[in-house]
Amino acid sequence: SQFTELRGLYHLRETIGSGGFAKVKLAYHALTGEKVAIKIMDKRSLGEDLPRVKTEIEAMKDLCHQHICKLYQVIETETKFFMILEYCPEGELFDYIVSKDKLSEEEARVFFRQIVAAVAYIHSQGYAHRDLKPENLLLDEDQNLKLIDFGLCAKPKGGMDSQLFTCCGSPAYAAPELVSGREYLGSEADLWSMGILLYALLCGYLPFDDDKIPSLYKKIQSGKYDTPSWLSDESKSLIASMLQVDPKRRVTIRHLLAHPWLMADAQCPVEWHSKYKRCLDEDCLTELAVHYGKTKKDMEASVSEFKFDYLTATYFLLLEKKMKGRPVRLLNKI
Ligand SMILES: COc1cccc(Nc2ncc(-c3ccc(C(=O)NCC(=O)Nc4ccccc4)cc3)c(OCC3CCNCC3)n2)c1
Repeated sequence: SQFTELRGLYHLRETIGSGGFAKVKLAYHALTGEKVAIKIMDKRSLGEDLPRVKTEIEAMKDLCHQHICKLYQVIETETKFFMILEYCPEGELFDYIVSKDKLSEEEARVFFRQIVAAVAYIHSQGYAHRDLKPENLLLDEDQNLKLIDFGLCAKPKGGMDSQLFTCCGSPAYAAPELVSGREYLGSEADLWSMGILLYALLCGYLPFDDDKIPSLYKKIQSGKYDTPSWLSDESKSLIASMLQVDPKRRVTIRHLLAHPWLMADAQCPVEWHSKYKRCLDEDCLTELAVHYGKTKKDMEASVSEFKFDYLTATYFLLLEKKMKGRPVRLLNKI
């Protein structure tokens, strides 16, 4: 393959996406045979956005959650960054909604609870996403959502509550204070985008839409949108609490966690904490120790450094195999 840094470690396959200055390819992790997504960024074309990539990579190392695409390994060369990431086999939520026209309240509720959990988690870690939209929500093989930040809009720690100016993300999901160029808090802007998302899940189209940006901005700033008659009153009031033009009147993520609409179908409040344990998995450590001919103790010491090198990737992918009920086995060296 054209990248010597990946030879023997990953087998590259087709390109599954390309954004501004990132290209994403499907690949196989050689030792486990598991699929991964490799995001390749060219340092030259990143220009002044280079620091943001480093910030995003550091953010990803902190973010370990069942509804956030996992970072497995980072490879940095003179001219490139390679981010080895969790592959989501069912693609974008966007395509799923389009294929079903719109979702039932029950199905929308399952997805929206996962989105609330992911956003509550990143906010609790001091980050704001700022580009929440169906293209950045991917589906794994069990139809669970995984949040990604394809456009590199996640802000660094503390960036959430400092007054953020740089606006980014697609306008249709952007909050009024963001499109007005005013100071805004990332956490409040995320809540607005979640209102747009829930509306899109339930209705199959956007509350504010216009093919001319200036008139789209006017509609967003007006906060006036139609709700179809067949939407339940609970859904309408939940959406209205998020699509508040004044960010200080907007519902907070804490209130969402136990909102009646989210708790319907006799569900419990949204469980947003990470399900990943701090301690290392014994079966994975054993398989690694056997493969590398090291004692379990030495293996545990190496893995727990989490250097986001090939060993970190191999550990996480073995853990994935275990969580999916597949054998915790490494393929022999080819
Ligand atoms: C089967 O057909 C299909 C069809 C389509 C996709 C797939 N699968 C599939 N799996 C995995 C990916 C991926 C994962 C993570 C990142 C990333 O950038 N992480 C960084 C990150 O998440 N930061 C972050 C997250 C939260 C907070 C802060 C920072 C980038 C890409 C993918 O990409 C393809 C693109 C294509 C354009 N739209 C977006 C997805 N695609 C499969």
